Formats: sequence, C-alpha cells, structure tokens
Amino acid sequence: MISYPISTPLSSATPIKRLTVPAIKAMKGTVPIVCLTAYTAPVARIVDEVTDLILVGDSVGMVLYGTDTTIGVSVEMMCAHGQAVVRASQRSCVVVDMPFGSYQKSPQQAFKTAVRILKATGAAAVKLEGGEEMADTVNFLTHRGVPVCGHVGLMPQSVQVMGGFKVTGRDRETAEKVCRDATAIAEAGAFAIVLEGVIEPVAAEITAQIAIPTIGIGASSACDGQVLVSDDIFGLFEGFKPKFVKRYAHIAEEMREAARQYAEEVRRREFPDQNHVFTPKT
Ligand SMILES: Nc1nc(=O)c2c([nH]1)NC[C@@H]1CN(c3ccc(C(=O)N[C@@H](CCC(=O)O)C(=O)O)cc3)CN21
Ligand SMILES: CC(C)C(=O)C(=O)O
Ligand SMILES: [Mg+2]
Repeated sequence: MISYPISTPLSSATPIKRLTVPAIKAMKGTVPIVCLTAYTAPVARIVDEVTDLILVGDSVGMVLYGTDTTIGVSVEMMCAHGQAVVRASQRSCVVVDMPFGSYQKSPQQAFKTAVRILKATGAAAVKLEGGEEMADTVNFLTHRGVPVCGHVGLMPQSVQVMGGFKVTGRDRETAEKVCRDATAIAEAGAFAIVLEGVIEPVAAEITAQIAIPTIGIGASSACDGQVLVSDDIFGLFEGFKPKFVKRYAHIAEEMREAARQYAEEVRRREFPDQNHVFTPKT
C-alpha cells in the first residue's frame, strides 16, 4: 500500500486551525452544526469552505461505486477516501464511517478498526451505527482515545433486517426505542450523534434530552445540526432522492450537457482547435 504524509496543512501565513471534536461538541445550544459528506479531494476542498464537520460516509458505496446498499463497503475504501478528504480540507473536523462488519463483533474489533482508520487518514473521529447494543463499544473506544460519533434511527447498515430504508418513530414503540438508543450512545461518551429518518417530535425530544449535539438527516430542524450527502445537494447523484434531500444545484445536468458538446465537437472535428494543440517551435 502506498502511504502518504497525513494532514499536512497547505502553507499559509496564518495557519487555519481545524475544528476539534470538543469544539463540535460545544456547539450544542449555540449555532447549528453544518455537515456534508465528501469522499474525494475536489469535493472536500469545496465543502470545507462552509462546513464545520465533513463526514466520509459509507454512502460512498452507493454514491461513487453504484451499489444498492452500504453493506459491501470495506475498511480499505474508507481509508482511501478518508485520506483524500483529510488532505484536501483544512478547517472542518473530519469524521469517517466505520463500514458494516468492521466493528459490530466486539469492542476490541471496533477499537482495532477505528485505530486503523484514524492512523491511515488523520481524521479526528469515527462514526458507527447502533443504539443500546453498541453503547459498551462506544464507551470502550472513547475511554481509549477514539472519539466516536453515533448514528441511530434509520441505520442503512441494517437495511436487510429492516427490509428497506424506513423512517422511524411513527409509533410509540419505535419512538421509545430510538430515544433509548440515542440516550445510551450519548451516555456512553459519543461527542455527537446522527439522527437519521426520525420524525420531528421524536428528534426534538431526543435533542432536548441528551447532552451532545444531534445532527439530523431527515430528522427536522429540531436537531443541533444537519447533514446531507453532498452529491445529493449538488444534484450530482441521481440514483434516488429521499424526501429529506433538497437539490441546491443540478450538476449532473451540466455534466451531461458538457459531455454531449464535447462528443459533438469531436465528431465534427471541431475539437481540438488551434487553442488546444501543441505546435512546433518557431
Ligand atoms: N445518495 C445518498 N443519499 C443518502 O442520503 C444516503 C445514501 N445515499 N446512502 C446511504 C443512506 C441511505 N439513505 C436513504 C435511502 C433511501 C431513503 C428512502 O427512500 N426514504 C423514503 C422514506 C420511506 C419511509 O417513509 O419510511 C423517502 O421517501 O424518503 C432514505 C434514506 C440515506 N443515505
Ligand atoms: C448520511 C450520513 C449520515 C451517512 O452515514 C453516510 O453518508 O454514510
Ligand atoms: Mg453512513
């Protein structure tokens, strides 16, 4: 494996300090936390100008590799994409998802995977999916120098158990379950928690009850912050569009048009023209 120096800031007269894990945690009750996903250097460079937190999500599998779920994502993939994002960002706190199967077996397995990801990428923290059943693991990691972001509600890595990507909290049973899950993860020492696909009153209740910031995705403005997949807000990913996604641009349309024009010019022998060709020395 090729290894690169990690986290070397770009030269600057006044080096920009990255937001730290405690700084993110302290944002609860002050200003909303702005989070987007990124998987690549060019996108990380762009979103880093506006985000507090960048999540290198295991959604990379669905968004960049074209899979139907996040199940097939590997630790190697998360390390490679995490490296790219850390290298290309300088002010946001970077969090990397632990992929399915890399942490659920035991706290020890989770620790080994988390350390591998943090060492390979230079990221500040890892994120893992799960509620009460993962509380011991979150406690184990946070007491050993690994900051953890939780993720409850709609947990995409459990898609095969749930039978789809389903909103939760609509009945009393699931509402109480997601509240217990969030509380358990917060009390176990997570610095923040993603609430995904949780109905508004339940997200509001959790946000009021726990001491750490809630970062919502399809969980209403009651949360302490918001996260979306960057390719979704750019209109770059067109595979599907959950109700909670707002497209702020239509980049895929622009790319389609650019590719179409290029193809047309090549076929007409209009490209390359004199401005895009090397000529002999005069
Ligand atoms: N591009 C992308 N965006 C995401 O937000 C995302 C991913 N990929 N991959 C990982 C997970 C999967 N996600 C999903 C995928 C589908 C729905 C969806 O179809 N939701 C239904 C809700 C159905 C219900 O009411 O229970 C919807 O209509 O929004 C939601 C979240 C969120 N994450
Ligand atoms: C959508 C966020 C929360 C995520 O887990 C991912 O991108 O994988
Ligand atoms: Mg994820």
